[in-house]
Amino acid sequence: MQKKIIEVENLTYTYKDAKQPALENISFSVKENEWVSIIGHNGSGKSTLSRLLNGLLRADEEKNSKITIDGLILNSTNLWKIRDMIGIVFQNPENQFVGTNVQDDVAFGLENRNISRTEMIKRVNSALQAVGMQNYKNAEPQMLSGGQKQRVAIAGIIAIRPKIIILDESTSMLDPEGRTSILSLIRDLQQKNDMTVLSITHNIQETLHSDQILVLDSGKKVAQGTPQEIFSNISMIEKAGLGLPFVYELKKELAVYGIKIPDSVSNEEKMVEYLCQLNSNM
Ligand SMILES: Nc1ncnc2c1ncn2[C@@H]1O[C@H](COP(=O)(O)OP(=O)(O)OP(=O)(O)O)[C@@H](O)[C@H]1O
Repeated sequence: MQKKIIEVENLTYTYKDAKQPALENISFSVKENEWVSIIGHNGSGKSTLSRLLNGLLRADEEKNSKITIDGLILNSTNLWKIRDMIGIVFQNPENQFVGTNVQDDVAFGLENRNISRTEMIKRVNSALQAVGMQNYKNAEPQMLSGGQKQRVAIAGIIAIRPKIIILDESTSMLDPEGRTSILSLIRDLQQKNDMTVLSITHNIQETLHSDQILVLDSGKKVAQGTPQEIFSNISMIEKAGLGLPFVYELKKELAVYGIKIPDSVSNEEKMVEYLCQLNSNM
């Protein structure tokens, strides 16, 4: 059985002077090596959750909130051990640069980690290669486009090889081709390195490849399940102010005409296969 790498119990967080908690009584767990997407409308609490998970924010004390990462309870004693296990890529790459050139920037996270110089160079080069930025090693970060900066930020995280990677809207700056290539790269790393991925995204289509989806609505968890379980619950999705992936939208429209597509048709490839089969049986 896969072990649980993230366990969140009764998580509640209220910003200073706020009337309402940004997150209220959230509980969920994530198994090692899973890809979990977190979706919810603007202000539903997604980024607050990612900041709580690596201790950038501290949960409300009186609510018995508890976060356990790889068996360690998140508290002041374990904070740095836990931070070492989690790499976060934020939405805005501008806030993530520390080096004066691209390779120094990618190497930054490896410093103070007891990694030899040779290993460091190897990791920086392979991370830059992985994100397609190997030709920009000596470039100044501020000379890069938004999408290129985001690739460098991702390379910095990949080089550390964290157990958990949190993508906080981190592909939203990229063009569709760049987004697909970065996501497939991270998926590849997830599968090869036993990495666990938490992906906060507004791109509903992208979540179809997740193992699990967590839906937040106004600071509360309203659902957690496989993409099929989540997107078959149309009223929950609509209530949470979210859209459906193309294939589920199509199923919903066809249902209006009495055409029922089986639950097993859960992505576009399966829809094409199903329609071809239907056509050949006619
Ligand atoms: N620094 C802050 N101080 C006070 N309130 C905040 C702060 N940051 C966020 N909030 C509030 O907390 C709630 C959750 O915000 P959060 O940024 O976690 O939402 P989100 O789901 O990530 O939104 P988005 O999709 O727009 O990025 C919102 O009501 C927001 O206004």
